[in-house]
Amino acid sequence: MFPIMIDLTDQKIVIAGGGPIALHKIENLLRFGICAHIVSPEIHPSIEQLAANEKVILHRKKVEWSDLKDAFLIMLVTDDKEANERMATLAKKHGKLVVHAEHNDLGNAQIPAVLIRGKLMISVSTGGASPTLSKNIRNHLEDQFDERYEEYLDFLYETRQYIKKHVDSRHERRIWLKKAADLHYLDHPEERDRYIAELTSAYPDL
Ligand SMILES: C[C@@]1(CC(=O)O)c2cc3[nH]c(cc4nc(cc5[nH]c(cc(n2)[C@H]1CCC(=O)O)[C@@](C)(CC(=O)O)[C@@H]5CCC(=O)O)C(CC(=O)O)=C4CCC(=O)O)c(CCC(=O)O)c3CC(=O)O
Ligand SMILES: NC(=O)C1=CN([C@@H]2O[C@H](COP(=O)(O)OP(=O)(O)OC[C@H]3O[C@@H](n4cnc5c(N)ncnc54)[C@H](O)[C@@H]3O)[C@@H](O)[C@H]2O)C=CC1
Repeated sequence: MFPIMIDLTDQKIVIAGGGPIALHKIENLLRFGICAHIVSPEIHPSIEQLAANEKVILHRKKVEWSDLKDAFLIMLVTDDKEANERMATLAKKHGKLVVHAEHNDLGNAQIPAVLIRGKLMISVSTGGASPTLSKNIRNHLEDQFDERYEEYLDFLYETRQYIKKHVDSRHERRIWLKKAADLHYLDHPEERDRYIAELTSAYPDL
């Protein structure tokens, strides 16, 4: 398994199945502002509610290849083993990303447990060995990587943009970028201000 971050903006995401597990996957996608297509004859009441609020698009039918052929990412969460397996085989053959919720080796992608602090994202995966352990490790990391990281990451992002724009020497850029990553800036916003003052005086924004 290769870890990668993917921008799903404007990509078609299809979930086959409309039960509690589909609901969980939908809620996770919604955290990232992603509206998925749901293909399923029966639909969980909470998914109906989300559809009424235009958070998902419903297709009340059994899944067929035509529902998936233009999707970028497919999640197979029906309780129909045969359909899950057939769609997974076709989807992989066509080079799609496929999460098979029951037998992960029939798919080629898995969803990790995630901790989000602004621009910081920590993903935990056990490669299907124990999703509960992934969740527990993520919960354990919540205290260490607390809300302080949100502002700190904004500082890192903004200074990085400034440095890339104004510091031409690669060597100098590295010095500034590495310095900003020093964790003492996490707890000392006044030190961040000093860093910005030094940076902008060494490299004024003309
Ligand atoms: C392979 C994978 C494919 C995929 O991506 O779906 C998969 C597969 C399966 N999950 C099952 C069960 C459970 N899954 C959870 C929870 C989560 N499952 C997630 C991911 C993954 N689950 C992928 C591997 C990720 C990894 O290994 O790290 C998380 C991390 C992310 C997310 O889905 O959002 C999310 C927590 C997120 C959070 O809390 O933030 C819980 C716990 C709970 O719900 O409290 C249970 C019950 C207890 C247990 O089994 O541990 C079963 C058994 C079904 C059965 O009973 O037969 C299968 C099938 C199999 O065994 O392969
Ligand atoms: N990855 C994960 O985190 C987990 C995965 N699972 C697996 O996820 C699957 C679904 O679990 P639940 O939502 O609890 O099941 P469920 O039985 O409550 O719901 C199944 C849904 O699939 C739909 N469906 C059935 N045949 C279909 C078809 N041919 N085409 C489209 N939709 C179809 C049904 O209408 C229903 O909405 C199970 O196979 C289970 O083993 C279970 C727990 C966790």
